[in-house]
Amino acid sequence: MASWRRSCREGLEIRPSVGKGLGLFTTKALEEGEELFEEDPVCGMALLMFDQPNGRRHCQHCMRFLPETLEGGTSVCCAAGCGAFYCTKACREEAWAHHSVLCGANECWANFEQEARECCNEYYILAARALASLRADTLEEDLWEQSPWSGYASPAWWETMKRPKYEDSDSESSASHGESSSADLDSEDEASLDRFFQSTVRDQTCDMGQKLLSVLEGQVSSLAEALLRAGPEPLGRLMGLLRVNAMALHAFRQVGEDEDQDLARGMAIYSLTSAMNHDGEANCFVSSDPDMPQRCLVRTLRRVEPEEELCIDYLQGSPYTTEQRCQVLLQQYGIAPPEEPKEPMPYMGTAFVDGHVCAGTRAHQQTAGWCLIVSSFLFKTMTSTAISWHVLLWHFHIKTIPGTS
Ligand SMILES: C[S@@+](CC[C@H](N)C(=O)[O-])C[C@H]1O[C@@H](n2cnc3c(N)ncnc32)[C@H](O)[C@@H]1O
Repeated sequence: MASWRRSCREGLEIRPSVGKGLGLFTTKALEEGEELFEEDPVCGMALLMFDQPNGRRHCQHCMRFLPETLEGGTSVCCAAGCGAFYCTKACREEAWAHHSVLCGANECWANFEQEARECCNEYYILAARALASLRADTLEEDLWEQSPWSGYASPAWWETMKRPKYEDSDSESSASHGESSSADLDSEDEASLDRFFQSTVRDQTCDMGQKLLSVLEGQVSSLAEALLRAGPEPLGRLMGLLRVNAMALHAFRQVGEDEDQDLARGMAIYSLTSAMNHDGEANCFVSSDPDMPQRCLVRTLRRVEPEEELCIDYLQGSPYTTEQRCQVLLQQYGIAPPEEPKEPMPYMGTAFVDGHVCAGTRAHQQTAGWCLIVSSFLFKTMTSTAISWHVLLWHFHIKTIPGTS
C-alpha cells in the first residue's frame, strides 16, 4: 500500500496554487502523451456496496477479476471465513492492514457495515479503512496534524453536501443532475432546509463515529481511537477528505460476444494525484492500468510548459451539461464556475473504441489506448478499466429527513 506522505519524482512539485490550495506543478517542459507517474492507492480499495452481487468475481483488494473457479489458481479467501476473496496471498496480506479489524466475521463490524449500507454511504467504509490502518501510537496535541493525511484538502463532510432535491425517491437522474423539484419554496425556505440537512448529516456522522469507535476500540492505534473520541469533526473531515479526493474506479470485462459487460466499481485515494486541481481544459488525464485496476496512471494531454500547473478534469467522462458540471463542481468541490463556462468536451461514455472499453472523450480514449490494448493480450476475456474523480453518491440516505428516503 502506498504512503499518504507525498513525494514527487524529479521535475514535479507540489506547491500552493493561487486560490486552489496546493497543486501539482512541472518544472520541466513535457510532451503530449507523456507518462508522468503511476501510483497505487493510499487507502484500501473498496468494492462498492452497490455492486455486491459482483463482489465474489473480483479481488476485494485490487479489484482484479478472479478466475471462474478458484481451484488451481492463485485466489485465496479470508482465513476467518467472512467470504472475502483475493486474487493472491499478497493482496490478502495488504488488505490485512484493515481487514484484521474490519472483517465480516466480526459481528460488530458486520453491523456497522450494514448501517453504512442503509445510509447508502460508502465513505463510512473507506473512512473506517483509513482509521483501522493508522499506525501512529503516540498522541500529540493536535490529533489531526498528527495523522498522515493532514496535508490533504479536508472540508467538513457536511459542508460538501447539498440537500438532494428529488422529484420522487426513484428519480435518480434528476437527483444526480441536481435538478430542483421544489420550485414552490422560496430561497429562505431552501436555505433553512439546507441548514437542517447539513446538521442532520453532522448528527449522523456523530452517531456513526460512536458506532465505529465501538468496532475499533482496543484493536487499533490510540490515534485512531482519539480521533473518533474527539466528537464528529475529525471523522467529518476525513469523510470530507475522501469526498473531495477519492477517485472512482470502474473495471469492465466483456464476458462473451453476446453477454453483458461485467462491471465492478471502486473508490481509491492517491497521494500525488489528489494534489491535482481541476481544470475544464485539463492538460493531464488519469486512467487506470487494466491489469491492475486500482493503479492510476497520469499522462499529459498536450505539451506542457515549465512551471505550468498540471490539472485534470474532475468530471472526466461524465455526461453532464455545462450547467450541471458547474453545479457539481461547486457543491462537491467548492469550485466556483468560471466567468464564461465553456462547453465540456463531447461525452463518449463507456464505449468500445477499436475493440477496447474505456470511458471519457475520444481524445482521452486515444491517450489511454495503449494500456487498454495491453489488456487484450493478458486476458482471454477482455478486461479494461476507467477512472474518474467524480463519485456519484447522491443516493445516500439520511433517515430523518422527510422526502429523501
Ligand atoms: C483533490 S483536491 C486538489 C488538491 C487541493 N488543492 C489541495 O490543496 O490539497 C480538490 C480540492 O482542491 C480545490 N480545487 C481543485 N481545483 C480547483 C479549482 N479549479 N479552483 C479552485 N479550487 C480548486 C477544491 O477545494 C477541491 O475540493
